[in-house]
Amino acid sequence: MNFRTLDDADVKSKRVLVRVDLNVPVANGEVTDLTRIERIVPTIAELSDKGAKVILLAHFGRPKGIASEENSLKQVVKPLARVLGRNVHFAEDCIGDKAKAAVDALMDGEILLLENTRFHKAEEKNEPDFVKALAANGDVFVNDAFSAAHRAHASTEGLAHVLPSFAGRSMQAELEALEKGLGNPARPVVAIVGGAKVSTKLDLLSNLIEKVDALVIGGGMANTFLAAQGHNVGKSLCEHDLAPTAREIMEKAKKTGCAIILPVDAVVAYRFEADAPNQTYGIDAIPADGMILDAGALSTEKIASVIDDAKTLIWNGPLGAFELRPFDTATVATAKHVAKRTKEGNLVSVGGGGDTVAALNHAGVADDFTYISTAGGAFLEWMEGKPLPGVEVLKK
Ligand SMILES: Nc1ncnc2c1ncn2[C@@H]1O[C@H](COP(=O)(O)OP(=O)(O)O)[C@@H](O)[C@H]1O
Ligand SMILES: O=C(OP(=O)(O)O)[C@H](O)COP(=O)(O)O
Repeated sequence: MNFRTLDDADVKSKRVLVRVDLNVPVANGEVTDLTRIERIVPTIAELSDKGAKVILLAHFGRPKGIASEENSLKQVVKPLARVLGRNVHFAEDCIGDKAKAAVDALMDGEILLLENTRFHKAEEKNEPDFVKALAANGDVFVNDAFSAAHRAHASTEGLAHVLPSFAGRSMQAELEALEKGLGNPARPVVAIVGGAKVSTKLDLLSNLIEKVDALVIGGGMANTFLAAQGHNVGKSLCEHDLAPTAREIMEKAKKTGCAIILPVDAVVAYRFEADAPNQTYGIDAIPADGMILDAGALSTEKIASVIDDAKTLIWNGPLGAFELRPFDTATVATAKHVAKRTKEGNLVSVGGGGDTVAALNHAGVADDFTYISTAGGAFLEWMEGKPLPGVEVLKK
């Protein structure tokens, strides 16, 4: 790999700012999937064992510059310490006096987590003064957040311009595994893209359809496409203003020969709650006051048959609101089908994304996939061949 790794870094007694992705799924104050935490253990342990002062930088949610309990990284300290098996200090800001005092108090080998970088608007704008304020607490920068590497933010990109910078072990492992599994994929290649981050992921589909033979669109993403086709999606999660982009993608797919597979039926409820009364409707008959919370059985069968024809499958974004039973049905059934085909040796399967990995673990089949990435959006952008700002800046 042509980027700098921890093998190249001198970290003893240095203040090492480590960008990690702690944007983990949380329900009722509990982290529901530890994968992202588990994946950063090797980097943190290695740095700590080498005598570095380990200072973790991360974002949580999309607070857009507004601090809140709900988006505080404080709730991640305990699970992080538990998984690491080491003590983790916490500072209530990532810059300024609070951060400095906590960093100054660190002994060699100790670990400190700084509060959510996105509590400052300047983080996402990658503002030079904010980069400087973060860099004031570090001698070395390590980026171990592949899943945030598609963002050119202060803590993912800016810092690498002002401090000696290196890829962490998780970043390194992700890039190596993706290259090995998907660098030259066996065709047909099928992508499943679902989930809720419609506006940030819709644009990348335009390039993705040039790389894959079929694109299954599910979850909240599908609703935007269905609306663009003129279907009524009731009160479902849907970005109606993105309908023109969705239509352009469908037009382009016809030209590039990429099949687009959309739901033909959907499970509709009236409350966003587990066990909410629900009914399956054809896609032409969604009630105006209903919410699509899962793909229906016919759609699930259709997706299974597309998977049966695939040699390679990539998946980001659940097919429904899988956190709420029974709206996990299509996601779980599809995950089990992918796992079965993979175990039979018929499929190379790569799933990624904070919630997607949680969903695959919920289905009990994550270990049966060829590879599980911590990344969703970053993984899809890597797949579309786009340079990732957080990776580019680490190159030799
Ligand atoms: N039809 C739907 N309506 C509302 N939310 C949905 C729907 N389908 C999927 N979701 C939600 O999408 C979220 C995951 O989306 P996203 O963040 O894009 O995935 P990832 O974190 O894997 O990249 C889940 O919390 C799930 O509840
Ligand atoms: O959870 C993440 O991405 P993912 O939902 O694509 O897996 C990353 O932490 C990036 O978060 P962002 O999409 O708010 O920049």
